[in-house]
Order: sequence, then C-alpha cells, then structure tokens
Amino acid sequence: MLRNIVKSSNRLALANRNATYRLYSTAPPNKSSRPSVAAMLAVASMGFAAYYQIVQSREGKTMPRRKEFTTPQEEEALRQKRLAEVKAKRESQQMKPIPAFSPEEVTVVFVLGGPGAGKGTQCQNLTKEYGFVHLSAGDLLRAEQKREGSKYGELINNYIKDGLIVPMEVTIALLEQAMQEAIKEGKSSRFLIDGFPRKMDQAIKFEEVVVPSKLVLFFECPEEVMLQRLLKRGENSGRVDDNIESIRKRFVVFTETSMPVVDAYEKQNKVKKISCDQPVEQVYQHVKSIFDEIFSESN
Ligand SMILES: Nc1ncnc2c1ncn2[C@@H]1O[C@H](COP(=O)(O)OP(=O)(O)OP(=O)(O)O)[C@@H](O)[C@H]1O
Ligand SMILES: O=c1ccn([C@@H]2O[C@H](COP(=O)(O)O)[C@@H](O)[C@H]2O)c(=O)[nH]1
Repeated sequence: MLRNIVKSSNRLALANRNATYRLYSTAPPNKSSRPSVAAMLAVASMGFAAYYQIVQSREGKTMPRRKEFTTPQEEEALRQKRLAEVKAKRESQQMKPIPAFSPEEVTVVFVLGGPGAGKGTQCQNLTKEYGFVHLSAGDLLRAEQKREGSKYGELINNYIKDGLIVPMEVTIALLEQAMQEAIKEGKSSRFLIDGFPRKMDQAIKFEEVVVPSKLVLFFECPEEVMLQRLLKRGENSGRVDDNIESIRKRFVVFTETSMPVVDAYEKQNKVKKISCDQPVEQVYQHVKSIFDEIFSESN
C-alpha cells in the first residue's frame, strides 16, 4: 500500500512538474524554487501512509507490505505451520481425560491410615448409618488375585506379600468397576474408599479419570498399637501380609509413600484427623461427629 501511494504521488508530482513547465515557462527548472502543491501533497500522503501502517501494526494487524514481499512458497509454509499449531492445540485438549463421574453426582471419601489403624472397622459402621458403599482397595485386589483367569493374580500376591503398592492402573480399574456396579445396582452414589490412594500417582490419576474426592479421613495410630492389632488379626485372617516380616515392610511403605498423600491433601484442606488409639466405639463417635457436620441433610 505504501509503495502504491508513493508511486501515485510521484506520478502526480511529475505530471505537475511537466504541467508547470508548459504553462508558465520554457526556461529550465529553477532548483531553488519553492515546492509545488502536488509535491507537498505527495509528502503529506507518504506521511499519512506511514502513520497508518504504524497504527495498524500496533493493533496487531499484519502489515500489507509483508504480504507483498512473501513468495507463494513462503505463504504455503506459513499456512502449514499455522495448521500444525492449531492441530497440536486441539489434540492436547482432546487428550485431557474426562472423569467418569462428576463430584455433584458421586461423593468419594478417602479413608487413610497406617496398616491396622482400624480403617475397615470404622468404615463398616459408617456404611450402616450413612448409606455409603464401602470399597476397600486391598479387598478388591485380594478378590482379583483369587479370581480365576486373572492375569494379575501372581503380580498382586507378590506385591501384597511385600507390602508394595500394586501398579495404579490395576487398582483404579478395579475401583471404578466396583463404583459403576454399585451405582447400576442402585446401592448408593456415596463411596468410602478405604486404603486408597496410598501413593501420589494413584491420587492424581483417580481424581483425573474417576472423580475428585470430597474428603479424606486420616486415622492416626501409634505404630506399636497397629503392630499388636495386626499380629492378633493375623492369628486367623489368613492374609499373606499379617506376619511380622510383611508388617515391617508395610510400615516403611506407609511412612515413605502414603504419608506424602495425606500431606498433599492437608494442603488442600481436605483432611479430617481421627485418633485411633481408643476403643472402637469412642473412635466411631469422633468419626460420626465429622460426618454429621459434613453430610447432614443440608450438605
Ligand atoms: N479401636 C480399636 N481398638 C482395638 N482394636 C481395634 C480397633 N479398631 C480396629 N481394631 C482391630 O484391629 C484390627 C485391624 O483393624 P482393621 O482391619 O479395621 O484395620 P485396617 O486399618 O483396615 O487395616 P488394614 O489396612 O491392614 O486393612 C482388627 O482385628 C480390628 O478388629
Ligand atoms: O491402593 C492400594 C491398596 C492396597 N494395596 C496392596 O494391598 C495391601 C493390603 O491393603 P490393605 O488396605 O491393608 O488391605 C497393601 O499392603 C498393598 O500391598 C495396593 O497395592 N494398592
């Protein structure tokens, strides 16, 4: 555009100069004479054109000049680059998983605490009184381990014996399946998920693909108390991990891997702590007071 304006104003100035010679004089042009009106008009047009381009570029509009000087090949390369950028943006948006449930429809309470703290015992009471479905991640894994034809049977058994955390894909799939079934059967859409998440990756993935949790109950208990409870339970539980060797390993995993999950949820103000070194009924009264506050009719 600037070039066109300059060209046309040059033409105008030339025409004007020729006209001047014809009309007023046959003498050669006087170099010191004052500029003609046309020349001043040409200069003003150039000034305006330059101003127009500055304003356009400040508004983020492409300067027409750039287009004039771009070759068709460069234009095509630029178009392809922009297309690839749009495609990559769309793909990255589509890859973000959509959770299976919305937190408005499904309520999840994570129940955490050391091995033998009494999580399962308290969950059974809550199930009866508050209409929650109790899903123990450990129970689901043990059932899968025993299921005929399961390709994870041996793997789960080895992980449990060593107190290690089974790869999250297995546990999350089992939990989601159990939730879908409970909802389909019309049991409830409120879930107590016991002994999960025990590792940060599980927590993040579950909230991303299944549903964000509402609350985390954390059962605090001294290690010595948990040890005695587990050894007692091991007298007839039949569990491969209720023995002193496995229990020691489970305590280490709890401290090193599972406590950071509790800490992370504390930062989100989602954790309610309950002291478990008391008789079952006393612990339950504390849990009840929390549930009455959070899950009363109005909430
Ligand atoms: N407050 C309590 N006082 C005494 N014994 C308890 C108490 N709570 C639970 N127990 C007993 O302690 C043992 C462990 O309890 P429970 O199975 O509920 O723990 P847990 O936290 O679910 O354990 P895990 O994580 O190993 O499954 C059980 O035998 C249970 O009866
Ligand atoms: O998310 C989970 C939960 C449990 N495990 C394995 O199961 C055992 C027993 O769990 P309990 O909750 O004590 O019944 C646990 O030590 C882990 O090995 C898991 O891998 N992931």
